[in-house]
Amino acid sequence: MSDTSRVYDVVVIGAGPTGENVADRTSAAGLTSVIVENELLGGECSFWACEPSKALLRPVVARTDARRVPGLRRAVEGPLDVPAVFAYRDKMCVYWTDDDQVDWLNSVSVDLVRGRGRLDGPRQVVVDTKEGGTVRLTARHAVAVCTGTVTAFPDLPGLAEVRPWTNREATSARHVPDRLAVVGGGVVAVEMATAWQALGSQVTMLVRGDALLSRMEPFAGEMVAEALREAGVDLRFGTKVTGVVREDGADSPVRVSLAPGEPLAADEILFATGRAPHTAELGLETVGLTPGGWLPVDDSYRVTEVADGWLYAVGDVNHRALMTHQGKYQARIAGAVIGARAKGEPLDDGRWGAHAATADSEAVPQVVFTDPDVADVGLTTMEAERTGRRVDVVDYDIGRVAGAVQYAEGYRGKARVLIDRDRGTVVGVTFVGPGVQELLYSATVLIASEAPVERLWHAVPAFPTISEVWLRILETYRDRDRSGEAA
Ligand SMILES: Cc1cc2nc3c(=O)[nH]c(=O)nc-3n(C[C@H](O)[C@H](O)[C@H](O)COP(=O)(O)OP(=O)(O)OC[C@H]3O[C@@H](n4cnc5c(N)ncnc54)[C@H](O)[C@@H]3O)c2cc1C
Ligand SMILES: NC(=O)c1ccc[n+]([C@@H]2O[C@H](COP(=O)([O-])OP(=O)(O)OC[C@H]3O[C@@H](n4cnc5c(N)ncnc54)[C@H](O)[C@@H]3O)[C@@H](O)[C@H]2O)c1
Repeated sequence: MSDTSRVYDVVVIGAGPTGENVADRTSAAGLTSVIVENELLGGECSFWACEPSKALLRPVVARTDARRVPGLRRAVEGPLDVPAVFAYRDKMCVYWTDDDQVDWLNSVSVDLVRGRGRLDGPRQVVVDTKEGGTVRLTARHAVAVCTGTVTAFPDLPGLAEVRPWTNREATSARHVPDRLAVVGGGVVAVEMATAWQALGSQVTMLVRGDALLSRMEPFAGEMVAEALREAGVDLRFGTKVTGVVREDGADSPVRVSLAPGEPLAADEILFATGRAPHTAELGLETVGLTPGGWLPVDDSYRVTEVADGWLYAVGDVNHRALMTHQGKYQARIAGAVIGARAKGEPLDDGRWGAHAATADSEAVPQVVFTDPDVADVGLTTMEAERTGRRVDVVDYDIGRVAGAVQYAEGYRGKARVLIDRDRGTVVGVTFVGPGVQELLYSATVLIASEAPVERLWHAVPAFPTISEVWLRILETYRDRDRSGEAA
């Protein structure tokens, strides 16, 4: 293919959930948009992260739930049908094809160039295409970098030779290793440990700190740890991996050296040790930035260190909130901002305005799809303390709610709500327990709407649902001086 040059209003690099939405929103704003994708439209989320991981977890959690329902327990006694679980996972990943996404892109009038994009000076993107040619794209208004992340590995000699699992293998594998070591104690680690232990692996979690899910309320990690142990996971805290090797050739087990601790033998080892920005070969040096770094942005998603305001970084790559729904939220705002700026329209960029990334700092919801679920949004008690926010902390044992008693025998769960003492609004919520994930949106709406807590007395939860926990929280808050339950 010969070199070609094209000019668009907006060039988007990376067609994960974020890039797709930036392209859609800028196109909806009447701008011409092109998107560059090196692998599959849909990105990490659709093929090696959210979708396959949740497809692997759904049968696991449904079975655990069913085992807590009298009359159903015996019906789900046996092991999972692993080939059927994998088949369901494959279907949820559309067999790693993106034809539907291409159709959608066409329907929203966005052009596609397949290949690896890189910046080549201000407003210029060069794509090394799959066919071996190059295409030069010039942006009249904006370039949006939406290239996401890759696994961040610790610095261990010989790591590549053991062929460690990343999120990609953990979500797309077609065999169940007898012994799986999982390094890390964050969201990927707990979700994948839950899935693979239930699929038949003996999972050992190697956690360098003393807690799981350490950015969340401590009781979340404690309850997930208890459940993982009950499921048979060997959970080791305060353990550092100091070496990995397949001593007897490529197909032999991995010997994992630990400090402290005896070496561990495993058939596969998953590194769930966080993410690194996918920016190493992006030509950042051609616009004065450091290759391989995160891209810090202002609240309209413009890269702060680049002059003239033409470069945007949206989604995981700006390191604000590494989740699909937040990437899409950011994309909606960035798309509207780029559209408004292109037309010379004023920005509505006050707090909670259409062009201001307010939720990034106030209301980021997250569900961890383990058993029990963890669902949180807004501040934790640690963050409130760190930022000096004066809050009342209201805790409630969800197992005492009538809906939870109906939901499962021996239901274990906990809710924590943080109420701003000065403004009387909810600023942080954490729920842990089976089936709490669908409660999270109510909490998110409360924080984003800044509704006064007193108004909640008129938002009546249906009986007998788990959402009655809101009523119990209100009662506990009202009676806090009498009962001493709220601090
Ligand atoms: C195991 C796992 C499970 C997860 N589960 C959830 C979940 O349940 N819910 C949730 O909200 N989040 C989840 N996440 C996080 C979620 O996957 C990310 O937040 C999301 O994928 C970020 O979207 P993005 O579009 O910013 O980046 P990505 O999805 O990473 O997409 C980036 C795209 O850019 C392309 N690209 C990169 N560089 C170039 C280049 N130079 N040229 C052309 N194309 C390029 C890539 O090929 C890719 O398609 C999970 C993550 C992992 C690892
Ligand atoms: N359900 C969801 O919303 C969901 C699911 C999976 C992932 N994600 C997102 O994807 C991102 C990546 O998840 P993650 O779990 O990889 O990252 P993370 O940052 O949540 O957790 C990383 C873990 O690895 C540990 N770690 C880091 N370096 C280490 C080292 N050198 N040795 C040993 N341990 C080390 C950390 O202490 C931490 O426990 C997160 O931001 C997460 O929110 C979201």
